[in-house]
Order: sequence, then structure tokens, then C-alpha cells
Amino acid sequence: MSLVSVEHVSFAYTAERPILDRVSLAIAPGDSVGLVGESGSGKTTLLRLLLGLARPDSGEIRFDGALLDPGHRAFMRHFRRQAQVVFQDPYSSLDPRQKIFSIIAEPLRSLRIEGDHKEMVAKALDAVGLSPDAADRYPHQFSGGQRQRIAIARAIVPGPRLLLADEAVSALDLTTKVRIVDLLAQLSTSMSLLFVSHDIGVVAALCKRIVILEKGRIVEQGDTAAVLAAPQHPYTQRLLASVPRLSFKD
Ligand SMILES: Nc1ncnc2c1ncn2[C@@H]1O[C@H](COP(=O)(O)OP(=O)(O)OP(=O)(O)O)[C@@H](O)[C@H]1O
Repeated sequence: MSLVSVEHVSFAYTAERPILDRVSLAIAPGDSVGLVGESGSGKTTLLRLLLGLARPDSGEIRFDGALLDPGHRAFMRHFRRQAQVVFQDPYSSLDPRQKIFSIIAEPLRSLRIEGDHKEMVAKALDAVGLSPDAADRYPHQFSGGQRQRIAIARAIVPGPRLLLADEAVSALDLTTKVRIVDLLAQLSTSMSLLFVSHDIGVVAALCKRIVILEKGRIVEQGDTAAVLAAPQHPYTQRLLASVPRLSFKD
């Protein structure tokens, strides 16, 4: 069974303009899926629906077989522990007044997860390649790449089964980007990953499957290497033509 299934989902912010049009995709346990499309294609909107921050106008989203219903409080509490998100900007996503321990432990507090928070935070820091003493410092004492590691640690600390990443490496310089992609690749062996990006090259390096979104419609999806080796849709061909060199995930 799929961990996430999106079936014929449509959504509009205003009546005049549909943003998502009958979108269907599935994420299996252990899958890494790249959602690619140009700016304005609806990637973040789909992510918002997947997080239960908005409700589809039609169609449905299921998590582990159960309907994702933003109005169902008990379900949403369970769901929030299972699905965590990392955003693009490692500067604005961390509260500058809080120490790293408090930032990473936040989901443990808000989700009322019991246990030794110190130990859980230390494990999360270790998983993202930061030393335990990072816990006592403040965000301004870290580089952009390190801040993104902290944001990832905060996302994985409750032990999610699904990690959603929205342009999570787009703001980073090339070397840092490669390191964070490596970290996400490593994490994707123990959880499902939905990686939203306009950068098809990064998706090729990280994701087993790729979904191409154009103006709110999925125009192509499948095994990343297969889709990128022989793109069927002109939009995918155009996106690919703008990337000079790709290395495929095997
Ligand atoms: N709150 C909103 N109210 C009205 N329109 C919105 C809202 N949020 C997004 N939109 C519109 O929906 C469309 C899709 O936006 P979305 O952010 O989902 O695209 P995207 O593919 O994530 O783009 P980007 O890569 O630039 O972030 C855009 O045309 C945007 O202007």
C-alpha cells in the first residue's frame, strides 16, 4: 500500500484560476519522489495540501490508507508526527532567539512526544552530522548549510515516515548543496521523501522517481533515470534542455 496517495486532486485559490488540475501520484514507503516544475506550476500548493494546510476542492489525499482530513484533530496530531517538512530558507526558518536545542525539540513539545528530549535531540544532531555541543548555541553562530542541517534535524526528531522538502537546497551554494543532497539521500533510506524543486539536476541525483508538473497538471511521471533518458512530454524535454549535465541515481 502507498504511504501517500493523491487521487484526482484539484485546487484553486480563486474561482477564476485553477492551480492544481486532477493531480494523481503515489509515494510508497521508502520511495524518494522529486516533484519538478517551473515557478508557479503549483508545487508549493500541492505540498500545502499534502501537509493538510489546505483542503482539495475535489479528489482526495490519503496517508497510510486514511483520508487526510485537516478538520479531524486526532488524525492530524497522529499525521503531524509522521510527516515533517523542511523549507527553503535556512535563515528565516529558525527562530534567532532560541538555542538550537529548543528549536530542534519544538516538534517534541508541540506533538507532546514523551521521552528523553535531550537524547532525542542529540540523536537528531548526530544524524545530520552536527556535534552535540551545537545544542547550546544560537542560529546566528551557524552557516547556511549548518542551519539547513538544523532544520532537517528538527524535521526528523519526531521520527517521521515522510519528509517533505520544499526547495530545501535552492538557497545554498553549490558545495553546500551537494552535501545537503547527500544527507537527504542518506536519510531517504529510512523514510519516504518528497523533494520539491525546480532543479531537475538535483532531483536526478537524489530521487528514484520523478513527477513533472506543468501549470498544475502532471505531464509525466515515472522512474527518474527512465524519464530523463527518454522524456516523452515537450515540457520535460524543455526542462531537461536547460540542464547542461546530469548524473542519474542508480
Ligand atoms: N495564497 C494564494 N492566493 C492566491 N494565489 C496563490 C496563493 N499562493 C499561490 N498562489 C498562486 O498559485 C500559483 C502556484 O503557486 P505555487 O507557489 O504553488 O507554485 P510553485 O510551483 O511552488 O512556484 P515557486 O517555485 O515559485 O515557489 C501561482 O500562480 C501563485 O501566484
